[in-house]
Amino acid sequence: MLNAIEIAPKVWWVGGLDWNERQFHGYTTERGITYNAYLIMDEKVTLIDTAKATFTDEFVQRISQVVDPAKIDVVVTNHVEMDHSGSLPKIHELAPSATIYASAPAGVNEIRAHYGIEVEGVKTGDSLSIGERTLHFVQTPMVHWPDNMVTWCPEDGILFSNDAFGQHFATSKRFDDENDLAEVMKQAKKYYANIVWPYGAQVQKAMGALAGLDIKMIAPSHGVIWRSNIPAILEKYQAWSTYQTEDKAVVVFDSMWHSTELMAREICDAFIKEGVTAQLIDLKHTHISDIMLYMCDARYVAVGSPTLNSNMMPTVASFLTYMRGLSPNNSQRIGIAFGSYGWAPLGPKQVEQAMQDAKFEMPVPVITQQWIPGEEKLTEIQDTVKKIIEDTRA
Ligand SMILES: Cc1cc2nc3c(=O)[nH]c(=O)nc-3n(C[C@H](O)[C@H](O)[C@H](O)COP(=O)(O)O)c2cc1C
Repeated sequence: MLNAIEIAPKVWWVGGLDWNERQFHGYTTERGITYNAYLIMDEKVTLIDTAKATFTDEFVQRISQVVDPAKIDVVVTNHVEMDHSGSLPKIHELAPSATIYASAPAGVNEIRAHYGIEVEGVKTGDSLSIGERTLHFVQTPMVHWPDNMVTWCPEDGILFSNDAFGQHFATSKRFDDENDLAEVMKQAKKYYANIVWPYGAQVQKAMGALAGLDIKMIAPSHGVIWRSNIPAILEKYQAWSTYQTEDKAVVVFDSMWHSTELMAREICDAFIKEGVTAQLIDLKHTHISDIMLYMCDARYVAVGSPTLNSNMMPTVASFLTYMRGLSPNNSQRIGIAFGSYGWAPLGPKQVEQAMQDAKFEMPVPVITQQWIPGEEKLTEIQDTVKKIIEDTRA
């Protein structure tokens, strides 16, 4: 029988640990995933969220360690995405008289569409007494689906935040201060960059709605629970959701015969020479979800591709498509497009077009080189990047 973990008096973590998951809808999860759910043992036995369907047995075992699942009175579904609601039908079967709550109307509609179950709708400002505690619901639409909401328990000072403030991180320790904080923060940033990034305005709105709460714990649906570093993660969400950038550059490329790579190395070196923190990324070796981690707060983004069959390379196209979905408006970032070609610079030009479509500020036209760049061209590239940095800083 798998253990539940008491995170506060009468509040239990009853989630699932997905130690070996390495891909989550195209996002690499090198530290695995947790599906957090919480059981509150009050007069009304209350479950906050459930788990992914494949973790139903694990999840029910952890609940059963605390209480017979048939005794659950209330289920709160903060978000219907199936990594949090996949076990809902099983809970509905085990506790058929439990009342299920979801945001109205989106959450109610999504549960009906996914599982054919009718549930009660709640809106911002609604609350529910479960005995000694009262749960308050705050809708946070599009952080990151239309149905998202968070549940606030003032008596314990716990914010059940669902995906907000989450990280993909399977660990035996449930709290931030029991883990390597740098790793927790890295995974929180990777999560934000790959899941939440497009919704800065909605995150800002949600943070406004939560301002003033005396939060002692943020219990997300993925990763560790925040209790010692709450101001730090709130500060990060503030910076990320307002698209603040740092004096950092990412230089992303693919290359068949190393010409575009030579250009990329020169661009990266020019940034380093000017004191800009730079990261050179070969798309053959780095997953696009990791690039988002580096790019999320980078002021400069350089992207290079050679021409392959009159196109940019598919790896570069894949990166640009993914990046544009997550970051459709990069007007606060400086973009540089570059690449080599044999007889027509279509690949580098497509990169330039894609970056313009993603609204990068592009201070120079695409940098192209027929076949292999020589010393003169590489010096020219250094000078161009130097000038861009000087102009940006001026
Ligand atoms: C399979 C293949 C297809 C290519 N197709 C084109 C093309 O359609 N147009 C073009 O101008 N160059 C084409 N080239 C030439 C490359 O763009 C050229 O060799 C370039 O310098 C390669 O840059 P890289 O060293 O960064 O890979 C092709 C090269 C290969 C190997």
